[in-house]
Amino acid sequence: MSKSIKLAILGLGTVGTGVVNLINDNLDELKRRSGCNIMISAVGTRRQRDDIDPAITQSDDLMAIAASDDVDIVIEVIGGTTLAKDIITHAIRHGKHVVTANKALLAEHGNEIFALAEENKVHVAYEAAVAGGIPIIKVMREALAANKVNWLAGIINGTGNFIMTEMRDKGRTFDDVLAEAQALGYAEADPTFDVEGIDAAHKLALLASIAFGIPLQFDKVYCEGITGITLQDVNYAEELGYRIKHVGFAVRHQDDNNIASGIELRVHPTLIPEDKLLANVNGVKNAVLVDSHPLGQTLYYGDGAGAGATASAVMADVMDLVRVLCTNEQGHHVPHLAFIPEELSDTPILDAEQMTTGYYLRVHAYDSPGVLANITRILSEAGINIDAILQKPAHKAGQVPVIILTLPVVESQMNSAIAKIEALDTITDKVVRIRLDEL
Ligand SMILES: NC(=O)c1ccc[n+]([C@@H]2O[C@H](COP(=O)([O-])OP(=O)(O)OC[C@H]3O[C@@H](n4cnc5c(N)ncnc54)[C@H](O)[C@@H]3O)[C@@H](O)[C@H]2O)c1
Ligand SMILES: N[C@@H](CCO)C(=O)O
Ligand code: NA
Repeated sequence: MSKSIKLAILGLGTVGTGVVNLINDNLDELKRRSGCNIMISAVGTRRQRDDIDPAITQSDDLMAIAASDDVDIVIEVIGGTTLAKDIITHAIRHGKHVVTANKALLAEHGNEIFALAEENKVHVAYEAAVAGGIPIIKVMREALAANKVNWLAGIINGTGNFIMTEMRDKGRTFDDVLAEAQALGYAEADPTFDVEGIDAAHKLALLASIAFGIPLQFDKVYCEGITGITLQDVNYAEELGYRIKHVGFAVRHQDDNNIASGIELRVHPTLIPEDKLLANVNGVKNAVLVDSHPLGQTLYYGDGAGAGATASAVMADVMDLVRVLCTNEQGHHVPHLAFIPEELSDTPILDAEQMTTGYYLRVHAYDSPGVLANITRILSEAGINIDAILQKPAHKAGQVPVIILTLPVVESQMNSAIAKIEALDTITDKVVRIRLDEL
């Protein structure tokens, strides 16, 4: 292990605690993938926490941590646009790389913060700030780097989408679902940001900046939230074959010479045909649909808020930085895998017989009394749970197809049950099996 990279986590709320937990849970993965030793050297917290490793410094002096010699990367997850701004600029001036989930701060002051980072030759990374755990900033910066983005459309506020979904599917009230979103750690400190579209507008400004290569212009985003949407509108829209979703649109207009002539930036509720993928993004899920040239349309989908998803995005940025810091040290690029530890080098790939899936079975039997009972008895003796069963009318002389869906079962168990079913006198053909995954 070449080098130790020291992290400071400022703010131990939903996201900060999620990051601490992720590091505890996945430390081996982090080391193996980066080839570096990653450790938390300090946390910024208002009150001492006894669930934090005593080797980690705990302090309420966030400015001091941000400038500490014992810190390489500062993770800002306190939120807000005042103290967070002071801390981040202080950290940058002290040569620290910064990872932040703070879209409000970047949307409002990002131009200045990125310029300061440039001047001080440090990175400010913000994957967690847009669409939670979906790696959409990486996609824009890396995977789509060679494309010209024509437009993008995204469901980019988890709280709002969760509220709309629960209201529609379960008839719950707005206030009741919002309270649950807050309890689940999805909502902003001031949830007006979520329900009035401001949070989505922050994210759209960031997305448009990276997609089109333009400065951040949050103040120019047209912004409408979900508070005016009634269940009545949702139901009328559904009758007409539409779903109402809160969507952010960034659209590049171009003139005849393919020069950008203007950009639309807007977030608002919108009707989407029910068979479109975006119409089926529900709950706390986010999705961003990107139309780019020459790739065409691609869709990115996943959890848009919550501790685990956001911590994943924060640590993705940390891992990028760790790789850069370690690569500089070693003078070579990190290969496909930094190294393969001995205990993983001979991890067995499981035999198909040990794999677990659900099954669709089609069994052809003579239409005689007790045939179904025999089949279900064999499955039950093998410990296989039936999820659904369908007996179709006889399709050729005296033969009936029986369709059975099972819950997940180990393949070897299913193999022996099928052998027993096929050995029954009443079974006319081999059993057809197709695996079933709820995904
Ligand atoms: N929760 C999510 O799903 C999510 C997703 C993406 C981005 N974000 C962003 O991440 C940031 C944090 O969000 P959160 O949901 O974790 O908020 P949170 O309110 O749960 O956590 C913030 C924490 O910072 C602490 N804090 C604030 N000021 C402090 C100070 N001066 N000294 C010490 N501690 C201080 C608070 O006590 C709190 O524990 C925000 O910018 C938010 O927009 C949140
Ligand atoms: N409050 C935000 C958190 C993720 O940015 C949301 O609900 O989408
Ligand atoms: Na993200």
